[in-house]
Amino acid sequence: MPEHLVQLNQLTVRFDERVVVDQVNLAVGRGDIITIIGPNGAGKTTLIKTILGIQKATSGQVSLAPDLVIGYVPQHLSLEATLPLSVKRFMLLSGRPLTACEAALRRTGVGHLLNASVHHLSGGEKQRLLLARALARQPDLLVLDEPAQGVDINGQAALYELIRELRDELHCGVIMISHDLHLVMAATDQVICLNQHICCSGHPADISHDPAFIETFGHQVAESLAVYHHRHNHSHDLHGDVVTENEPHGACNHEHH
Ligand SMILES: Nc1ncnc2c1ncn2[C@@H]1O[C@H](COP(=O)(O)OP(=O)(O)OP(=O)(O)O)[C@@H](O)[C@H]1O
Repeated sequence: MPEHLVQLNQLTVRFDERVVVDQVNLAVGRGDIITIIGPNGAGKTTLIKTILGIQKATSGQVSLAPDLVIGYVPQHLSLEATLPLSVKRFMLLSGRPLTACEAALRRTGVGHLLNASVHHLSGGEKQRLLLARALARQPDLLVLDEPAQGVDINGQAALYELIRELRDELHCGVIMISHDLHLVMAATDQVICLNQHICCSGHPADISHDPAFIETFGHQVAESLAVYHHRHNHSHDLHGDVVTENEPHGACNHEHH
């Protein structure tokens, strides 16, 4: 039996009579990067709140490994705008020693901002600060709620790459919510498509062909993702034209990235 950091068993959350998370089973182990995608209101944030222990399950179980340390990166840094707060002070509020805070800031690329005001940081810098705060805890599990919000497209790719590197360095598990489908497809091991219940799940290369995925996100999204992850069984000449005649056009046997 692999050791799981988190296991959800038939997890259900209801608000009044409305089912928001419906009988979800999920296991996250060390080294896993699992991304939850789904339309607005699908229950993604509610699901990760149950893992964090801030939302109670109506039925089913959330099992956490003993002494599990979770590093949480929320969607936004919400702070009282009138309260002066430096990056250093913000990090020290985590209760971790200054050396650990400084090392975490350096690792996420914002070590030079130690004495800056958190109110003056750019969107990307704020996300890296939140990641540093989570990292300073030396987590077994990183939980990220749309970590690349407010970050430009190059910054998003760099942030997802950083998350992968941190997974390797800490040998932690990662569970995140994302709407950046193209980047998610490149940066994750397993995608869970949630729409109250799990519609489909699997490796990013396969999920875009799943009828349940197409039903949830529509053909346009599925086709645009399939471009990145379809198989190739022919070659192209310098003009991009197909040169192998004995294979049907459009079917491929190598990976596109
Ligand atoms: N505490 C609450 N009380 C009542 N309803 C809630 C509560 N929290 C969330 N909801 C509702 O549950 C549904 C799922 O919300 P949730 O935030 O989990 O969705 P989401 O998939 O994260 O959406 P988004 O992509 O828009 O962030 C929404 O309809 C929301 O209004």
